[in-house]
Amino acid sequence: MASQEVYNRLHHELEERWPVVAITALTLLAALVLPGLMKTNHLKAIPLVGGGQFSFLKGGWDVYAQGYNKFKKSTFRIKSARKSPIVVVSPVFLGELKKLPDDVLSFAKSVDESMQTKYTGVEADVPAIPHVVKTGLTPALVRLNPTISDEVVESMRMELPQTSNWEEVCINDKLLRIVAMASGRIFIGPELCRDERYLDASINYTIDLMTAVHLISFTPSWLRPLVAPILPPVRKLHRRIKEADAFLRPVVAARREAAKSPDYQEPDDMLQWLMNSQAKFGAKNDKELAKNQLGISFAAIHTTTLTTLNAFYNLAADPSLVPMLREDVQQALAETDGVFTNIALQNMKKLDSFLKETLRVYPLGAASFQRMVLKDFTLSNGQVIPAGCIIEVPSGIVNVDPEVHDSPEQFDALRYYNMRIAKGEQDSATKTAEVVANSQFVSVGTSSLTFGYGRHACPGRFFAVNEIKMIMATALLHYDVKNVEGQEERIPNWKFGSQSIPDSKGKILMRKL
Ligand code: HEM
Repeated sequence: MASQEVYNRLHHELEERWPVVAITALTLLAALVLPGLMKTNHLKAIPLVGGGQFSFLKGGWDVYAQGYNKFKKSTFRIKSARKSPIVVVSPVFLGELKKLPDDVLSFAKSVDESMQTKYTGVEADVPAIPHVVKTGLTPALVRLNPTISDEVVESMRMELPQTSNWEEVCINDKLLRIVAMASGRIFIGPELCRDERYLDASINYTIDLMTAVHLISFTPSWLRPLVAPILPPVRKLHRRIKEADAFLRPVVAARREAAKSPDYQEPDDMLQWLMNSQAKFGAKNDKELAKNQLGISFAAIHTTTLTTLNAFYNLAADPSLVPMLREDVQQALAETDGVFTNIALQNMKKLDSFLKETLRVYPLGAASFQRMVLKDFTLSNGQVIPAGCIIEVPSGIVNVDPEVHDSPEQFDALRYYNMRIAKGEQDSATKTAEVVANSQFVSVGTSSLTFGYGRHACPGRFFAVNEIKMIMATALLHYDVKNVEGQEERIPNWKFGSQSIPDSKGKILMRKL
């Protein structure tokens, strides 16, 4: 009886108030469904270029080229292995994009997604790392350059041929160790930089991490939470962290013990700066130091090695460049009594140009400035970019755009050197002026995006550029290089997805002078 009464009452109320009920229901529906529909519409308004993720894997660079050639001043969508929709944005918008705060465009969230952080359990965005690179490493370079170059010279002596006969060298394997040792001298200190446990970790952690990321990317999303923790490469990553912790702890303990002495002098390296910043970044324990060291190796060792490898392949393919670059290095060092000071490195202008041209023609990736959109925003052309997608700039294709670079198909070792010399004569209103302003290896700009752009542009590039110059300068001073017999062309790079990787098994000939 009571329930009948309630029913009658409800019925009556609904009859009386149906307009209010209907409006409320419609408003709720609109609030739930409309944003999704609008997001889809905003995305649909952006033209899609290329096919699905598998065709992207084979021909990613062509997809970027196709999109850029059609929509150079606007936006287009592509499909890659990424989970989120990708909107490729013209570099003409970089000026406005770089002003957007991190809670609109997030570098960290983009890295988390591309590195499958959720499933590897390895944090990809660790604020202590860029902080220490910016506040510790870069300002210290002026005083640390001679220390880095000592380690470069010594590691090259240990790794490269020591006779005047031509010898075949798998230069990738050698460079990995040279870069790991020279970087390690500053990252982890003199105690460990030549220790095989550190060298193994700093070189192979990146390979293990990327293997885990690729495996997870090709596992269906619904299976990932179940499968990822038991995947052998994921388990290996956690073993690597434990191993690094084990070889690092005694060094950290010894430093803390030594610091009790009144005349103790703190080591001038990244390990020490990280130890000093533990409290600031709320480190729970010393294991964080091991994670940070592996994180820095991930950012630094392979990126630096691959760039240097590209430079060696260019030299070997065109040994006529060697005498000109050698003279550039000799002249710069003559003014500093042979010491790799900041001034000497800056004066190696032809070498600087050759290296920048190497990155222009052989960038490591087709895209740069990858950011996750956390809040909708509108570009100055009126295009709404909805939250939830990834934006990126087609940097690799900008590098070969004839409207940006003269004769972009040519490898011109002195392209940027000549620009720097002619700098005064440029008309500041032209596009070329922007390229000229960014004509140093280390500089970033809208036509020079290999180190990224904006507030998250690579903070390690000042260190990387110095180190690469030291390695190339030392090679030019002490070695002749050329292609092996029968290798007429430059050793080609492998392109897959958005990446371009120099052949890790390529061999060149080297002889000691
Ligand atoms: C030739 C070598 C290198 C290349 C090509 C390179 C390239 C890049 C790129 C493209 C980014 C992303 C920038 C953006 O999206 O705007 C980046 C970020 C970063 N790089 Fe490098 N990098 C190199 C060497 C290094 C080295 C040697 C270090 C450390 C000493 C380093 C530390 C970092 C860090 C910490 C970030 C993240 C920045 C942030 O979180 O704001 N990189 N790098």
